[in-house]
Amino acid sequence: MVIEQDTIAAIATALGEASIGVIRVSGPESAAVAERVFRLPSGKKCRLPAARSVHFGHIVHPHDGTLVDECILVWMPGPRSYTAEDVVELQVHGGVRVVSAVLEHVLMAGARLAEPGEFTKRAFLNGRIDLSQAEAVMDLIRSKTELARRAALTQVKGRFSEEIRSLRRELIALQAHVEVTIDYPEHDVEAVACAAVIDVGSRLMERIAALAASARVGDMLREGIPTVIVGRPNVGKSSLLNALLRRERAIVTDIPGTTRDVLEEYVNLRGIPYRLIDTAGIRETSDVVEKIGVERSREKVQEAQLAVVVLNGSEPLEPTDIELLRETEAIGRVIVINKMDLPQALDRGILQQVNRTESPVVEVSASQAAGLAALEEAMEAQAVGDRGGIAESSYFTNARQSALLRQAQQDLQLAIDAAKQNATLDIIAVQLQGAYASLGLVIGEAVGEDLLDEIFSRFCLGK
Ligand SMILES: Nc1nc2c(c(=O)[nH]1)N(C=O)[C@@H](CNc1ccc(C(=O)N[C@@H](CCC(=O)O)C(=O)O)cc1)CN2
Ligand SMILES: Nc1nc2c(ncn2[C@@H]2O[C@H](COP(=O)(O)OP(=O)(O)OP(=O)(O)O)[C@@H](O)[C@H]2O)c(=O)[nH]1
Ligand SMILES: [Mg+2]
Repeated sequence: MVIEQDTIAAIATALGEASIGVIRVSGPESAAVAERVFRLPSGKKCRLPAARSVHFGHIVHPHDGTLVDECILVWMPGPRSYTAEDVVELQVHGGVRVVSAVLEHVLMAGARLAEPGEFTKRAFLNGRIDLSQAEAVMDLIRSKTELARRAALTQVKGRFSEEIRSLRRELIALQAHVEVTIDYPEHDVEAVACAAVIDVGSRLMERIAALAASARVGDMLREGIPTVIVGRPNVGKSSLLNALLRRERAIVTDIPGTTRDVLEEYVNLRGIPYRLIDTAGIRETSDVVEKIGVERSREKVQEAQLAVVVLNGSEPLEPTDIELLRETEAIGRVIVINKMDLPQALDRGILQQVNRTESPVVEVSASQAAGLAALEEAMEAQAVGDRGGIAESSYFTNARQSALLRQAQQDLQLAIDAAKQNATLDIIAVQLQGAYASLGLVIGEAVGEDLLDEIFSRFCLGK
């Protein structure tokens, strides 16, 4: 791979009215570019030292010296910089015009406009971070919730990469064992190698499977934890959706069977992303349209990670309620007793008996937006607990990474199966090599230029 040698520049901060804006320059000519556009308050040129430093001064036109703005210059010579190249940051007054003008002068002084993600791409190409860390930088910037931010940061810091590297080390050792044995004609030596593939391979399979499972977590962090709101008609599911969204999204009427189709909305509650799914009330019905809606509700329960089972506190429990409580036992759930503002008829003792999972029970009034804080707290406990699926230790994998993890799983499984059938060792070695290579691609080992361009083009300008 060719390491780029030109010097790039871009606006690193968001374009808009702001107190400060940052223009970042990276590459071998960074110091020269800076010296052409930067003057000390005395008007003298600034010779950048060998070590990192900060200087106050002015941005000037590189040819005629006209004043452009005041500036604080940060000098970070490589390899101790974000890109591992020589980096200069110009901190100037914020605002679209100032920042754009400074960038124009930097380009006049010899830098080239950076492509999206090019700084981070250089950090990767120069070996400061690996590909999964680079991808996580973008997830960090894009994170919309506290939970997503923390997960992305873990990935930036390289925890996921460490696990991949550790798996690769074990795979290569296993492969070496197999390959050494290929040259031995003795049958018992071959059998030992096969036993090792089965034994070590199975343990590695479990670890890869655990990583692959966290791919679901990545989706949940980006799109929200699929959370289905279910219950009989008219218990107040749509009212509860609206209350949690803090806006009138769903139609609410006193006619049972109002919601016919599934309605989904993203919401950030207490730093946790949810994809709230309002469903048609579940009941026996002869209405064709409603029947389809009820079927969809049940499907959504199957797909959900979390269920909010809504009961009407002003009515006794009905068989359908109990049925729903049974159907949602396998997933994280919160039981909501709605309409607490009305005289209560729901027997709490019976509810306790049918709540076999001892799921949290919260009393609310959706129409009066009462009790929501307790509901959100209970939802959080379920969402970030073991049952809900987003543990603190989860990784923030993306689709590219999880496809590669699946590929590695398949290759390793083939190797194990071959070993169980005492297949020839070269075949097993090839499959182990395949798994090793797939894991390598996750962290960017031997990835092609095209794929890199594809990945980094999705980044922000100036990142
Ligand atoms: N002004 C500014 N703030 C910023 C960044 C930046 O580039 N500029 N960052 C960019 O996104 C983030 C910080 N990330 C960074 C990561 C590594 C290095 C760096 O220079 N690493 C060297 C030296 C480490 C050391 O001094 O110990 C290295 O790892 O070798 C710099 C920034 C957030 N804040
Ligand atoms: N008193 C009272 N009424 C409520 C409360 N929540 C909802 N309602 C009323 O109950 C009726 C049904 O509310 P919806 O939110 O449409 O109920 P739903 O569960 O979505 O009903 P379907 O879509 O038909 O399954 C409406 O008249 C709401 O105003 C509440 O907390 N207290
Ligand atoms: Mg409804």
